[in-house]
Amino acid sequence: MSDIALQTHGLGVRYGTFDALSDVNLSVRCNSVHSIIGPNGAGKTTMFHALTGTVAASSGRIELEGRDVTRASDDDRVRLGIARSFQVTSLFPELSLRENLRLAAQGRTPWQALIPWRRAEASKSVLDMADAVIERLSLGHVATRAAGELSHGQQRRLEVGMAIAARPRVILLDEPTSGMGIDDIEGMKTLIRDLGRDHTVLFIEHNMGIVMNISDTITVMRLGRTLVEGPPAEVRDNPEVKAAYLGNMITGDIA
Ligand SMILES: Nc1ncnc2c1ncn2[C@@H]1O[C@H](COP(=O)(O)OP(=O)(O)OP(=O)(O)O)[C@@H](O)[C@H]1O
Repeated sequence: MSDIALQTHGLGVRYGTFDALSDVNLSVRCNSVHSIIGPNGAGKTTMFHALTGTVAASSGRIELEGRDVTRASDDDRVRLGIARSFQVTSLFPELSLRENLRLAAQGRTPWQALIPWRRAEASKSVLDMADAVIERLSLGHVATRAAGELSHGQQRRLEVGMAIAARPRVILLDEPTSGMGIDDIEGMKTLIRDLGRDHTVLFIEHNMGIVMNISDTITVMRLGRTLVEGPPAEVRDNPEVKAAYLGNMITGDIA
């Protein structure tokens, strides 16, 4: 069996007459941490939109574990296992952290998602899943606290947890450390790196320290195209990548 979780072949997205993505070939290995970087306007967000079905591909193909999902709806892609992290704004602020995770875990089966308020009858597997994610997030000490009362950093971790709880095949994280203080960044970095041991994570990130430190593979985009895809050391030393950043140093320690 192939070890590729998510792949695009010649993927293109057009906005009117503008090619936001052209001929993108992306290959995300199972159980790896894969980052997408590139200057502003490179097409990173458009790539996420295309992978999740928020925008339609104008050309090319998207495959999830070898299955063509190019024309699948965004809902179907979630069902098939492409999870994009929830935003803080989509957490249920009055419910506890644990209840939020329980709802996310239930969402996996449509009939369960239709009756999310069956608190007393929540199945053991759903509760077990919520507890396993809480442990993973190292948020056991605030598990019963309302999501709206958590710190910003804790809420951002919960967003990632909501994605994990649905047992996805691939987790997409859009700038998971944006707006975070230095302590929270460290925690998020550890969380993503550890997730890569048994999950497939694709994330967009501007913080080069994190990208270089925890990525197994980096895809560099520029002007809607893939410039380079490879391990951190190879990417950092690539002259085209340096040029794409117009002299801005690509720094960061490589693990
Ligand atoms: N809905 C849209 N209609 C027209 N052009 C768009 C639309 N959305 C994005 N674009 C353009 O597509 C290009 C790629 O944008 P995108 O947001 O994917 O880049 P990005 O790499 O995520 O940038 P950033 O790092 O600034 O978030 C940009 O030139 C942008 O102006």
